[in-house]
Amino acid sequence: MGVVRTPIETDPDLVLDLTDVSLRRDGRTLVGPVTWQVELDERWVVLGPNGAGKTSLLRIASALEYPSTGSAVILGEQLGRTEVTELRSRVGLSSAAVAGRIPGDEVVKDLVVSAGYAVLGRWREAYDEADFDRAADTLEMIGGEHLADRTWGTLSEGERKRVLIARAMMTDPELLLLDEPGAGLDLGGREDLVARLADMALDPDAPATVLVTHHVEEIPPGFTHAMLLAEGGVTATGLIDDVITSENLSRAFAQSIVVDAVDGRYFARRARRSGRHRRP
Ligand SMILES: Nc1ncnc2c1ncn2[C@@H]1O[C@H](COP(=O)(O)OP(=O)(O)OP(=O)(O)O)[C@@H](O)[C@H]1O
Repeated sequence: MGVVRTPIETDPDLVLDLTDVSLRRDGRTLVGPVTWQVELDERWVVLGPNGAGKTSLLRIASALEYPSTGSAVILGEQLGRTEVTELRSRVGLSSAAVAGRIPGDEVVKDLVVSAGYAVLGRWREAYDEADFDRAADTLEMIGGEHLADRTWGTLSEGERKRVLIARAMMTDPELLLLDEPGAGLDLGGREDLVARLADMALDPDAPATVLVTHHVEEIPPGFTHAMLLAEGGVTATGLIDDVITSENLSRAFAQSIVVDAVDGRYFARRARRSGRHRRP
């Protein structure tokens, strides 16, 4: 006898609806409890120190992990009561874990096109021309059109980051999750990425986006909301200007941080201790 599933009532504007979710391993809480709602037109940044639980939270949001406690509704589907393979194909994810599984000899355009079938390193017999057109478009959107015929193993860190984002966008996802897309980029690469993500943030057709980063300098203008995590818990969440403040960052990073906001960007540094350089 089949399982009778009662459809859950969800707000159609909510792409993520997490209530008291946590992820536990070996008796340890990696993240949570977190209550978090992301709407269709929102662009979120999740920021926090190493080990704060950012990636763990994204693993739940991308339906790669079931929460140990609480309820996770992703794109209207409740984790634990839905077919996750289909759900995962509706979420675009770019992360170091995805990058680590890509064979060095994989050709970029094949890598991007195969995202439509949620496989890595596996070649379907025939992709449509439309699939390759879409792959070319997503590469172009992120400034990687010239990389289409290169192999993964020959790409620089910045080029890889672009290809991963194009791959995540290939399926026209309803939710885009970018886990540290700026890690390892030089200043020019970071600024280029920030500019492209800013364009995407302002595009009303772009999916709801969550960007995980360690650095406020990587927050693209146009991002609307932010969540700060520390030691697995949420220390601040809400509209970006209310969250990315000296006070909140000082609390999350457990040291005195000063944040400046300039032209829609944020810049952070440690506060100078008064009197530190005075002669005795
Ligand atoms: N599979 C696992 N088993 C046990 N502990 C884990 C596992 N995955 C992550 N952790 C631990 O959970 C905590 C949160 O890890 P997570 O990767 O989510 O943090 P993060 O904020 O993304 O960190 P970083 O900024 O360093 O990438 C860390 O202390 C980490 O060591």
